[in-house]
Amino acid sequence: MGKKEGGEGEESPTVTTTLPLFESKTARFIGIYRAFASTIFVGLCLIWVYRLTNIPRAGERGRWAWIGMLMAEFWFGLYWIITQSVRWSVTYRQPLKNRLSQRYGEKLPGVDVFICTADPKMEPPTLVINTVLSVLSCNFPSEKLSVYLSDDGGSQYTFYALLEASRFSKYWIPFCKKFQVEPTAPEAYFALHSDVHDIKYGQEWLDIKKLYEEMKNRIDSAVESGKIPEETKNQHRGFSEWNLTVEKNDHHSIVQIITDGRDRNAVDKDGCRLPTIVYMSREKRPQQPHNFKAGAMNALLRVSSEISNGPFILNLDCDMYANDADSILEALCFFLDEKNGHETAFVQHPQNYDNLTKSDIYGNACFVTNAVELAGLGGYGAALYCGTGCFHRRECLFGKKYSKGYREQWNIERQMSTIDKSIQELEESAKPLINCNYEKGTQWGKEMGLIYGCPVEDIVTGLAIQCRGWKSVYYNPERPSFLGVAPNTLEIALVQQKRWSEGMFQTFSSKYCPFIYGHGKIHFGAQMGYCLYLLWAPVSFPTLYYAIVPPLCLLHGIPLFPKVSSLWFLAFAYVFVAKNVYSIVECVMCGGTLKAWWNLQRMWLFRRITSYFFAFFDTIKRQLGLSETHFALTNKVITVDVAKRYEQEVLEFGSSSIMYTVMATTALLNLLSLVWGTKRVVTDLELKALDQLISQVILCGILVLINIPVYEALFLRSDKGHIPSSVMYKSLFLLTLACLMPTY
Ligand SMILES: O=c1ccn([C@@H]2O[C@H](COP(=O)(O)OP(=O)(O)O[C@H]3O[C@H](CO)[C@@H](O)[C@H](O)[C@H]3O)[C@@H](O)[C@H]2O)c(=O)[nH]1
Ligand SMILES: [Mn+2]
Repeated sequence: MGKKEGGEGEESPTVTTTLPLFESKTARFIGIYRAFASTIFVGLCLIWVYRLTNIPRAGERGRWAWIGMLMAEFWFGLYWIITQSVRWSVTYRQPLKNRLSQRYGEKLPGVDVFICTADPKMEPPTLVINTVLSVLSCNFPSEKLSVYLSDDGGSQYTFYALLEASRFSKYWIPFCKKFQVEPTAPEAYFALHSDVHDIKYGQEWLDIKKLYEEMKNRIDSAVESGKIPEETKNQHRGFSEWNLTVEKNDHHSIVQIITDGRDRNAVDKDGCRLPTIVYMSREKRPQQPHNFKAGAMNALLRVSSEISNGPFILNLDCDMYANDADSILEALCFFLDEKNGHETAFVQHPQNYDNLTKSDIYGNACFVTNAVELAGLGGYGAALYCGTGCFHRRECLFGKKYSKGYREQWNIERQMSTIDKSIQELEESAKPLINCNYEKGTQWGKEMGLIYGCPVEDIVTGLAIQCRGWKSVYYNPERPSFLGVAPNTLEIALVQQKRWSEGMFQTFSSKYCPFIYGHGKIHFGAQMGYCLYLLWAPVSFPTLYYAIVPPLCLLHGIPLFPKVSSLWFLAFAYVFVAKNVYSIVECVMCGGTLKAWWNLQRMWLFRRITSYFFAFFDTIKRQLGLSETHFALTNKVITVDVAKRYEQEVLEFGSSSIMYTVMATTALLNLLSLVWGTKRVVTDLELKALDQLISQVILCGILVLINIPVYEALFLRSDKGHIPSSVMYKSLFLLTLACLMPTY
């Protein structure tokens, strides 16, 4: 169960008070990297010069295609420059948790954990309670820990599951602590340690496994049958909330304190105190916007202030369990460090997943993003807030500005006003805080709490906090602290990417644009770093252009690149080869494989020509007031059939999404051009075509290679995940149109 070493030696307690609680290291080789990047930059400039000086004259064929290439390459180049800043400041942080325990011992501050769920079908209650149980059993004093579940589904099955989980926690927490179990999420733990013979504490293991399976069965059958056992219903008054009609989008506020941490009688099977567990579902009315996760988080902020008011907050999505029992202690090191801790607003962990396939078919692993890019932003003290796996200082979420000399007196005791209230009184005083009209006329969603109106509420909110003077820390431990569920079909993956890129481009084109909003407030490198993500949507254009126009021109015999025999060709070749070789090396050094890199390139192509492209237009539409912000929830359950193909790394299409039409059309166009272009090059006796067109043939060839799974899904596969024939006909039609189009 590999406990990590704290990494520090023995120290006497008198010395420790001045020693830092975390270390920072900058990455090696930054100097070499800069030199290398400069050569690419020179190559880029040469490409631009070539494009500008060789534009075909008016009336010549291919003039407009050429100008398009110029713009595409200009865009690519600019975007490449933007991706540089993060690579110049990569910084790794290492908390020293043993020092923390020595120094703070019993005096640790309270931590409130916020878990959000939104739909009992897409996010099954057993998944949700696994996340709850994983944090309940972290290495942290129970009386200081409170877990809040916000249920935007307003589902009594989720409530029931939480109730069951609270009962099971009386056994699970002592089991985890006694045997130092990791991960502390039961499902993941039993999946990882599935053979009783490997376990030293066999009997205890069998007993707890049985308890878990029984609980899971009770929950699953309640969900399936739509009936919660009468007996349970009568035991807990909380179920009466569902006596009135509760629809997902139409119900009153519900707050139920399931376990009250103040209660000295609330103990586990060994007599140890239990953490507080609260279920809440904010009021929803059909006509009232509820602001998705941001709204849920703000409701959680207010309810928790009323109940436990922990000075630090951990925010998790319902599918992301704690994989390291020490994660809370580690995060606190960054906040409680005497020298720098007071300026830290939040500590973000990368999003890691436990359902990735070997070669990461949908490009979810984000090796380079996690190890380089986010660490680079962290180096500027501007780590992104990525929604889940993030620890916050409560005050910062409430909109507090940083001021020099600020030192927080975190209230070690609960708020005095709430300490004597009974459970019922607390619940009643919390409920009005999450009514629909509570936020009317207040700063919530603007200056307070998470910011509304953007599908990536996390990124904007993080930026706003940094612009109020705070710093943020990015922490990427070797053993992931949290593990979530990654999209496991192509459609789910592309829909998620669409929401993200849309939200991010919306941020870029709003008053929160980092270059304007962050000007003078955050490092220029950090502003650029933000734009690496915020500009995803517009990068779709040069990519689509590159995937469509060179093959079309090849079909018509129009050259778009310098002749191989010309010196200019070297600039193109160098930039292309150097960039890709570097990208491979970077990916492999960050833990990926060659195949994973290749799969990621395919996903980048798919994302850019579909998700980002559509996101761009939807952002414009929204800007013009023609549509409203929406949030397409990521589905976390798939059928057995689909799961099997995911395991085998077969791309799952299986619907007639318009995105597939775009993908299939470009794939077919490149195939056609490749065949045509090759024929031309081979049959040309003077080798003129070879000299002039080979670059385009190679480009088509690469695109065809990357698209092989698309051709398979179009023509060869018969399983349910193939591309439906309707998509094929549409694509063939579009392809014919494209080929008939005159070229200029
Ligand atoms: O109306 C809503 C919609 C969503 N959620 C919750 O928000 C979380 C994220 O939703 P999910 O569908 O899993 O989206 P992802 O794309 O996986 O989430 C990432 O991206 C989101 C922004 O787009 C962030 O909010 C998330 O924290 C981040 O993990 C989940 O726990 C949901 O239950 C709500 O509570 N209420
Ligand atoms: Mn998610």
